[in-house]
Amino acid sequence: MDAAAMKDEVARAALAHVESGMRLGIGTGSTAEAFIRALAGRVSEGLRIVGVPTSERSAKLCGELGIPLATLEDLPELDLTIDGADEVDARLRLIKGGGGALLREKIVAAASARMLVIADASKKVEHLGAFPLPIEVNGFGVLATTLAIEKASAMLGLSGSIRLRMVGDKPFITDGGHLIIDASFGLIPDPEALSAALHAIPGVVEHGLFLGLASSVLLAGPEGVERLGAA
Ligand SMILES: O=C[C@H](O)[C@H](O)[C@H](O)COP(=O)(O)O
Repeated sequence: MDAAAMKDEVARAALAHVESGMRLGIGTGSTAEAFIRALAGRVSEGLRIVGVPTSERSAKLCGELGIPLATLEDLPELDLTIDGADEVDARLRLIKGGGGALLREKIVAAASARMLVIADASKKVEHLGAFPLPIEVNGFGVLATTLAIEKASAMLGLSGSIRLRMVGDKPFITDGGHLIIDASFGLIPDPEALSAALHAIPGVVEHGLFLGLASSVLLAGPEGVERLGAA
């Protein structure tokens, strides 16, 4: 089974967790998009949900496919968020933000009673950090913020390349108008300590470590869909 087929399979499996009447956080990325397409099929058959998208990109796709949408202002408390991930460990800790949507994704996940992560099995890791950690930063003083990230991570014994995310010759800009720094620390022995250290830096808006947010994870592999965490 190729990666696209695994994404479709896990997206279909996620539908079993969606109930009529739910206020649903809708994630971002290729796996979340497979879920949006599967969800649209159910909505056209009569499933009643309202979605709160985590990015302009997902909002556009939902709109094109006829999924009813609201904002987090309209619905500040959600029943379930379904979203992808770049890495997941056995304790359901995640790295997210490969697509640059981490800030809205984290706000929406935190506003949800449950977060269901969907991914292919290649995203399961023993230790987080092989995927560069996305860190969303304010554009003001980005060089000072980068240096502060370097110092804070060095205090934790972490080093590696810390780069501003670019699209061609221009910085990548998030939906919130911020920049992304991708930090290739390598394995992160203490994600909680790194999270706290990053949050202490004024220019850091948010980072892609999702700790204590995921309630369960569905992973699609050659043998079918495996579930980590509670039902
Ligand atoms: O910013 C993007 C998100 O965190 C995505 O959910 C994450 O990058 C996984 O994306 P994909 O399903 O395309 O691998």
